[in-house]
Amino acid sequence: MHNIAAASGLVDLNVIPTAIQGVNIVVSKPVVEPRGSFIRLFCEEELSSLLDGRKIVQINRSLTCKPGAIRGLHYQHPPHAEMKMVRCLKGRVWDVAVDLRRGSPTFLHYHAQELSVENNEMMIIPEGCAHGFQILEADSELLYLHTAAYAPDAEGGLRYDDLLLSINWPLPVSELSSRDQSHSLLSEHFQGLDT
Ligand SMILES: Cc1cn([C@H]2C[C@H](O)[C@@H](COP(=O)(O)OP(=O)(O)O[C@H]3O[C@@H](C)C(=O)[C@@H](O)[C@H]3O)O2)c(=O)[nH]c1=O
Repeated sequence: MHNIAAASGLVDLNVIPTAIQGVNIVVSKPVVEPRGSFIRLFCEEELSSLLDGRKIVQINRSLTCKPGAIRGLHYQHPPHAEMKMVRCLKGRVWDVAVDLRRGSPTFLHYHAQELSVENNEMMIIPEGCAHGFQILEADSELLYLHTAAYAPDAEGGLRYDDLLLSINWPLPVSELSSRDQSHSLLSEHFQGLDT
């Protein structure tokens, strides 16, 4: 773990790299005080080396009701490719990032872990990686920070149960949108995305 906190920061953000280059976990540490607590969720200055000039242009929040429900796996094709930062605001989710980048040493590998209000961890998913999650508790909510606008025509999707990925989901799947049911399976000839 390396600390890239700005000297001026009241509370800092610690960045933990994963085995997939560009997929990073940012851990926020709340300040607990008599009135309650305070926590920094994002800081452009502290995360500047990861942002590398990107700007947050969209912030979204989703609520998913049924434990076991999966959303994803989604990404946007260039020129709408985006970095996403994902954090759980309520409940617990199993969050997954899949490396689809052509030539990446971890091509088709994935990183998965729990995000929760308690662990205060945020996953950074770079361009060329798909993202999806399964909720582990009823009524779980996610907050997304995006570096590109929503571009539904540029969206790509993967099946959560694609055998070429063999993602281990903690719960039986209880719900999946019709769109997520209709993604094509990856071809064994898939060479990856250009980023
Ligand atoms: C993602 C998105 C959806 N919408 C609308 C479209 C639709 O009416 C409704 C639900 O859209 P979706 O079915 O695409 O929502 P959802 O399946 O939750 O899509 C999300 O999945 C996770 C895994 C991600 O990583 C996100 O970036 C996003 O792709 O919200 C927006 O207006 N803006 C957005 O940015």
